[in-house]
Amino acid sequence: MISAETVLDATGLLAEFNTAGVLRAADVHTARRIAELAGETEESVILALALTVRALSGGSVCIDPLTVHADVFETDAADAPGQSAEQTLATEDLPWPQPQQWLTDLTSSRLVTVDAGGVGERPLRLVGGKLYLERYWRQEDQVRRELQQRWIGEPQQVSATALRAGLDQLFTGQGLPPGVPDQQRLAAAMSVLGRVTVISGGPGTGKTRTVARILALLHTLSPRPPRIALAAPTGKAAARLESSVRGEATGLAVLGQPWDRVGRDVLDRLQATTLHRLLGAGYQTNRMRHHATNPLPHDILVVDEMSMVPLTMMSRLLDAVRPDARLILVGDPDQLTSVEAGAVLADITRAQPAAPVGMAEQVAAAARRDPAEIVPGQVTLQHTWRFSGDSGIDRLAQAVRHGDADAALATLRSGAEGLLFTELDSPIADALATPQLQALRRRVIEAGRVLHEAARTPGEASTRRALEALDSHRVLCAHRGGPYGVSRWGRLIQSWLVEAIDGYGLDGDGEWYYGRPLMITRNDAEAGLYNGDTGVVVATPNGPRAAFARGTSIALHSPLQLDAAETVHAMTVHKSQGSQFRSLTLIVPPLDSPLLTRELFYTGVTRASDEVEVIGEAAAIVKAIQRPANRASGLRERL
Ligand SMILES: Nc1ncnc2c1ncn2[C@@H]1O[C@H](COP(=O)(O)OP(=O)(O)OP(=O)(O)O)[C@@H](O)[C@H]1O
Repeated sequence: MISAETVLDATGLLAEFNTAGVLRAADVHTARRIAELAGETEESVILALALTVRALSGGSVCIDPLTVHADVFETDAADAPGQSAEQTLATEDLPWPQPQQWLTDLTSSRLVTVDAGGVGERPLRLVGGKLYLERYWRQEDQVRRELQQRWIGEPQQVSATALRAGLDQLFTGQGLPPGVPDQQRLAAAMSVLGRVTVISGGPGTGKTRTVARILALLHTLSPRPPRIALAAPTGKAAARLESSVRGEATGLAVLGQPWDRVGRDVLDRLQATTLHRLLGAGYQTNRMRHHATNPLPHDILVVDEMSMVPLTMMSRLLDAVRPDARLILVGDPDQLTSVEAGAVLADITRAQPAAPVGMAEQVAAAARRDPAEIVPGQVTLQHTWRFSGDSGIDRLAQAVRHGDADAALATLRSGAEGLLFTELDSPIADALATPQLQALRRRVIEAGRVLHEAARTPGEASTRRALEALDSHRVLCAHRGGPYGVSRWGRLIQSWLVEAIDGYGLDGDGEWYYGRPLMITRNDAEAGLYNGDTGVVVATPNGPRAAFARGTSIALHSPLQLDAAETVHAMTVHKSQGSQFRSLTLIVPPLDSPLLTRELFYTGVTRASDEVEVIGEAAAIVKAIQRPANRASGLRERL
């Protein structure tokens, strides 16, 4: 098929893979140019180079020539109405080079540096059977080295008695079922004594509360007030981190002094920022202000939503953090990974770090555990605190995380608390007009009504109500375009709202109508608006303003300031990462969608605190759960 991505003068293997849609025009051009400069003519090597470039856009930092033919390749997102977007390509009939010969060709190519050592002047690097672009190899290697050096660093100097006393007050383990170990206390002991600690856990396992208490503890243990940085990969996630950490100050108040004071003076004043901002990213440049020779001044750095951090950002972060600082990395490794290449959190949570002599014993003593149970630098929080004992969402999330599709379907069909399964027996395109969407329609209109009413009433209290209503329900899709995509569902919801709510779409000023939910689509650091931020148009005495929640306060922006905003009745699961809604509806993509992965389904259903409706075919759900996203990287094995 000929498309805008077809390179008409491509020949040989490149042409075949390009015509099949596996290689995009940019992949072909880049590979040809590099090969030409180096005088490389071996077709299989040039193909490998093009595929390595291509793999990056699928999130992989390298390719494995032995298995790359089995990888999932997809077409670009098509946004045309009625057209199925982002489809899987059939690759089995392509003329893949014979794998062993391919590796031999690569080993002898002038484009390839073989094995880990050396400076690597060549554009490609072949290590342990994996082929990287040299730049990504260096980043991966740097991340590995930095983590390992920090993991084997001497334990931080603190008084063991003071540490134990602090842990006894802040981490009592009260409320845990009998026999369940207190992983939060373990995470705290490890974060105080270590240099890098990865705290992972599903939604509601107390990651934020643990972090807040660790910061309070470190504050009391340090001879001088530590400099603390809170960061997350997106502005939205940073805002949520800030307000959750501040919220934990209230819980400290009941513990009396010194915790009450630390809560008020320290936690309640912390501000979170994006990683880009923290590291000092310049406008439209790749250079960061902070790096190894100009490190960040902080003594403690907390990075939340680590699942969204790509390899390149991780390497920059580790470059900029002082070797003696404490780095606390927090996230849920079962969630979707970053849009850019790398699956850093998933990789490092599978590591078995080496630790200095005595570290496990010191951590174990502080946490009252057996040293044999300690994996230095790593803690997984397992007990879920947010959901009630029999929460359907929690049960569903556990089943999905364990890859147990039967249990997930049974839970969905059980009518468990907080779960609704609108099971379709045919693809969704045929079902759009059926009564099966009644539950969704009711929910959308209910939330829309509250939002509209609050938004059209001027005043701070009603603006707060509008912002609350904004997060009361959201539709999540995997795709942007096509019958399963955000555009189509957004239009459908808009039509329901206009039909059911008097004045909807009319009150206000043209497209700035009251109650219009907005999503920012481009970062504007100056205005403090970040890609993925959501807000709502509200009435003020000065006319319509876009309101955004900022921790406990509200930011109002004139429509004139918002040049990159769109209506957000529905959003992609990717964009929803780092957000939470009271209830949500997840539109499951079709069976043949390459986006159908366990991480996508898991991330989608875990964005809700109270209620989840899943609309889709059982077979597609089963397929998703059985297909963990497969991102190629060498970090996991090398850690
Ligand atoms: N040990 C505990 N005892 C009592 N309540 C707890 C405990 N740990 C967490 N909680 C409560 O459970 C709720 C969820 O905790 P928290 O927000 O820290 O979880 P989280 O893992 O950060 O969730 P998410 O990833 O969804 O943001 C909060 O209300 C918190 O105060």
